[in-house]
Amino acid sequence: MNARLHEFKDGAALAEGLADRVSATLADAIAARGRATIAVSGGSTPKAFFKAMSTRDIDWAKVTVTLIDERFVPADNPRSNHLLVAENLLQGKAKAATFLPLYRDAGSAEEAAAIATADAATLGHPFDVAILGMGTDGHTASFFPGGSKLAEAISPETPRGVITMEAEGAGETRLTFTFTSLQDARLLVLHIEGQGKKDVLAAAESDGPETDMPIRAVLRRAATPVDIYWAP
Ligand SMILES: O=C1O[C@H](COP(=O)(O)O)[C@@H](O)[C@H](O)[C@H]1O
Repeated sequence: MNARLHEFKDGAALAEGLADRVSATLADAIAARGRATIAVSGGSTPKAFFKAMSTRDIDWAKVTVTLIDERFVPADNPRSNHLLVAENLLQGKAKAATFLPLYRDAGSAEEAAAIATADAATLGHPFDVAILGMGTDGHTASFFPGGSKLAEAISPETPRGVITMEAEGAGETRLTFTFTSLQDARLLVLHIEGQGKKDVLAAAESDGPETDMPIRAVLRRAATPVDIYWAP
């Protein structure tokens, strides 16, 4: 396993520390290539980090923000990750960023995934920054244990892009970037908070099938060492 642990005294300190690191990485990307890309997760964990990022003084007009994964729901649905990002990250200075959604008002989730894949390809690769979360079942992105397309999602042979996923623990049908899209991000972060998730991480770091705890695919096989940001 190729990971580094960054511990903070609380969630507020973590949000600022992670925002410092991500801002510096995006600024470096803009200096090197004239633009920057970042893929962020939804869920309850990243809100304080999003708010901290929105105040950072970088050239947001040159930044494209997208999602690691999304529910197949429109952006006005309270469970939409797009809504979470719009209300917390794409505010203040970060309002100038471009947002690339995964959800599309298409005939099916499969069609939405195909459109999002084509649009994401125009961003180039790898992502400059990818911020993963993790559920207490060991899922990351929408790589859920028992997921309908889990094998495809975590396979190193699957092309970069967005695929659909259905799983018991997922609620709505999901749209998710594949493992190959995320594993070589220039900065690859796993952002988790609370002792419960630290215990889940310890379990994921032990032996066992990736399909039981799909975060293992990232911890074991990502080309970029994973920076784990944790606070109690
Ligand atoms: O379902 C999801 O959950 C994980 C973790 O969410 P949290 O509420 O425990 O922070 C998240 O990373 C993922 O994007 C989301 O789709």
